[in-house]
Amino acid sequence: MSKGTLFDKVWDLHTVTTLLSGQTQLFIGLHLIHEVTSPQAFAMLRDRNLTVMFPERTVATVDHIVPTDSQARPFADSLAEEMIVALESNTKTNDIRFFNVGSGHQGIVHVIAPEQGLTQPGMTIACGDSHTSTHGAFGAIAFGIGTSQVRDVLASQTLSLDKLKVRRIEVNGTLAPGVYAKDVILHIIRTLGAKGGAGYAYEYAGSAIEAMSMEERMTLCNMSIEGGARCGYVNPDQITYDYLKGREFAPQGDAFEKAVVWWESLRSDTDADYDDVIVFDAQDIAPTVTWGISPDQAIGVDETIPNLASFSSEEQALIQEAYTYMDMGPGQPMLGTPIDVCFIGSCTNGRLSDLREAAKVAKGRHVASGIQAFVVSGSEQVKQQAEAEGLDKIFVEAGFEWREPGCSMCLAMNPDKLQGRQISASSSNRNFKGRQGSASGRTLLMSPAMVALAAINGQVSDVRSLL
Ligand SMILES: CC(C)[C@H](C(=O)O)[C@@H](O)C(=O)O
Ligand code: SF4
Repeated sequence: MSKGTLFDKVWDLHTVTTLLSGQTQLFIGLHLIHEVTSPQAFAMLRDRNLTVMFPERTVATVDHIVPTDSQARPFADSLAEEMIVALESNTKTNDIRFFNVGSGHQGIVHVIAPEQGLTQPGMTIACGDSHTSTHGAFGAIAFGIGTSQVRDVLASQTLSLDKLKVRRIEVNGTLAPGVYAKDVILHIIRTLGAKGGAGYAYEYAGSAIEAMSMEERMTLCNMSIEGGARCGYVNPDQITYDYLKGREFAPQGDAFEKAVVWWESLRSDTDADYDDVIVFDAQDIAPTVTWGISPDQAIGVDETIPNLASFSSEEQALIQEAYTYMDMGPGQPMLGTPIDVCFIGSCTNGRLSDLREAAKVAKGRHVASGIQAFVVSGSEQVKQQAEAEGLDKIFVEAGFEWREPGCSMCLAMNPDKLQGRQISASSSNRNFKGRQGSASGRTLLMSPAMVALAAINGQVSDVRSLL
C-alpha cells in the first residue's frame, strides 16, 4: 500500500478512471437513500429506461417526513404519505432493501447505517443528504450528493468528482468535564468558519479524537459539512473495530479479522502529506452554543455575543443580519437567554450516548413551566435500547415528550415545528433562518446535555454548573 492519507488511499482504490474533464469516476461502495431526494432520481431512471445497477449496494430508510407522535398509516399529512408510498414502490420494484417504519431498523439514515454495521472503514459512501459526512467516523469517505447524482449512482454505482484536498485537524489533550464532541465541532467551525473547509476533506486526529467513542466521532464528522468540508473522517482504530464486531452487516468470524488487517492498512501513514494542518488544544474548548443564523456564529456559553468590529468586512453583513434576525446584539450574554422549545435528537445527537447524557441532567429534575421539550431517538434501535435502560421513564417523569424516531424538529419536514418567533435549544446541526418549521423561528445549537439543562431552567445554562 502506498504512503499517503486514508483519503488518498480510499480514493485511489475506488477510482474507475480519470475522465476527460479531469474528474475522477469513483465507484461507490454503499448508496444510502431516503424519501426526500430519491423519488426524482428513480423517475429519471424510468424516463431513460435504466435499471439500478447494484441494488444490493443500495439501502433505503424513511426519516425526514415521519411523524413522531402517531405513525399509523396513512400518515395524517398526505404529502408525507405520498413520499413514503413512492419509496415503498421504488424499493420494491428495484429490489432494494428498505428499512420501513416498524421494521425495527428504521431511523435517520446516518444513524441506522452505522448501527447495523453497513458503514465500514475504507468504503466510499454516498447519500442524497448533506450529513452523509457522518459515516467518515469509521474511516469511510462519505459524501452528500444531489438528486441528479443519486440518479447517477443508482444507474452506474459511480460518481464523477473532483478530488479534494486534505486538512488534518488535530485536537490534543483531554476535554474538560461537560465538554462534548458537539462542542468540539462547534469550536472548530467557529474558528475555521462555515465555509472554511471548502475544497477539503477534514481528517480529525489527535489524542482527544482518539479517545472518543464511535458515537462521539459520528457527531464530529456529521458537522464537517457545516464547516464547509465535503467530508470528514477519523482513521479507524480498535474503538472502530470493537464497535463494528458482531453488527448485522459487518463481516463475521474469520472475515472480520481479515477485514481488520485490511482496514489497518488504510490508515493515514505517519509521514503522509497534508494540504493543511491545524492544531487545537482540547482544554481551550468550552460548552459551546450558537447565537446566530450560521453554525460558525458560536461562542463559549459563558461568553458574550461578539462585536461587529471583531469580524472582517466581508462577514459583517451576515453578522448584522444575525443580530437582527435573532433579536440579539453585541455584548449580550448567552447565559440566561430564555428559550421556548427544547429538541434532543437528529443525526448529530440522537444516539444512545446522547440520550444517556441528557437523561443524567433530566433525572430527578423537571422541565420549566411553559417549555415544550422533545426527545426524539435517531432510530428504532436507539429508542428500544433507551427504553431497555429506562431512559424514557426518566425523561417522561421530568416532563419531556418521548417521541417516535425520525429527523423531527431538526428540519421540521414533519409536524414537529416551532411556532412564530419561538427560540429552541436544539441538539441538531443547523441554525439557519426558519430551519425548524417557523419562518421566523430561532435555533440555538448545543450539546444534548446543554439542551436538557436549558429545558430544566427555561434558559440557556452552563452544564458545568452541575459538576
Ligand atoms: C432533506 C435533505 C436533502 C437535507 C440535506 O441534504 O441535508 C436535510 O437532511 C437537511 O439536514 O437539511
Ligand atoms: S436529522 Fe436533520 S440533519 Fe440529519 S438528515 Fe435529518 S434533517 Fe438532515
